[in-house]
Amino acid sequence: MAYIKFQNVSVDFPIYNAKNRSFKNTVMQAATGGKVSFGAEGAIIRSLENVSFEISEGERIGLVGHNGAGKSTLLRALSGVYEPTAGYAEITGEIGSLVDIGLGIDGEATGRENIFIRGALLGLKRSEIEKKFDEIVSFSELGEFVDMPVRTYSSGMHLRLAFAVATVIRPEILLMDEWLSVGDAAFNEKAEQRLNDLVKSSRILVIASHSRDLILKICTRVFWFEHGKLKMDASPEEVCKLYWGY
Ligand SMILES: Nc1ncnc2c1ncn2[C@@H]1O[C@H](COP(=O)(O)OP(=O)(O)OP(=O)(O)O)[C@@H](O)[C@H]1O
Repeated sequence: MAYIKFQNVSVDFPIYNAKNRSFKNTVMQAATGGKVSFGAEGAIIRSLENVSFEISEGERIGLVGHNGAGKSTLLRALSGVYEPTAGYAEITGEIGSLVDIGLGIDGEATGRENIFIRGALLGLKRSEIEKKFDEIVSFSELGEFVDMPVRTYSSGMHLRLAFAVATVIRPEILLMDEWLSVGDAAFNEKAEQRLNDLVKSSRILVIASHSRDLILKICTRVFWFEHGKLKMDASPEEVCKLYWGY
């Protein structure tokens, strides 16, 4: 049974070499971003502040909010990349993240080597990667390039490889930062199908997006973040009406 509970979760980033705040930054911060406070040691950016919610099996959660509102921080806190500085987080179910899918791809290594490296980072056993290897290569359409260093790939090929590896997982809880769009029209159609399957097979989806259409199409509930706080937790229709104004 997949389940997530956050109780008064805050995430802070101490910035040791920031000593003062310029007027321009103060104004910028009022428009976007988390809260910045200054002490003797430097600055502390509070990216999430006192965030509480529960997510149950079957829910598709959309995260909306301006740049710097805390959406990515929440996704990273869910995936375990960031630990809460305060509060309590309970996550039941296997997590799979499509956030930062290009991270960990080594330009000097070949496509083949990268499939094993990335697969391991996703938590797959070597035998599991071996089983999926041919499918990943054929899906990413790398052909003979699979044995060339990734630095020789075009940016599209690079993305196709990252996408093909990242989407072999079938997690119970799926985390996404926007709907991935990864190549030319033909590849995108294939990728779209694969993402739809992945979303369908997940028990909980959490997706950050700036697209009203996407939120209305796939989400059952939406969290609106502002300056690191959960400002609204309601149906997609209710949040869209207030956030986008229609
Ligand atoms: N590693 C970090 N170190 C310091 N500050 C950070 C770090 N990650 C995020 N922040 C700060 O936390 C706040 C929230 O950032 P976050 O990336 O979560 O926003 P977001 O809602 O995902 O924005 P966007 O729509 O631009 O992706 C911002 O003020 C950002 O500057």
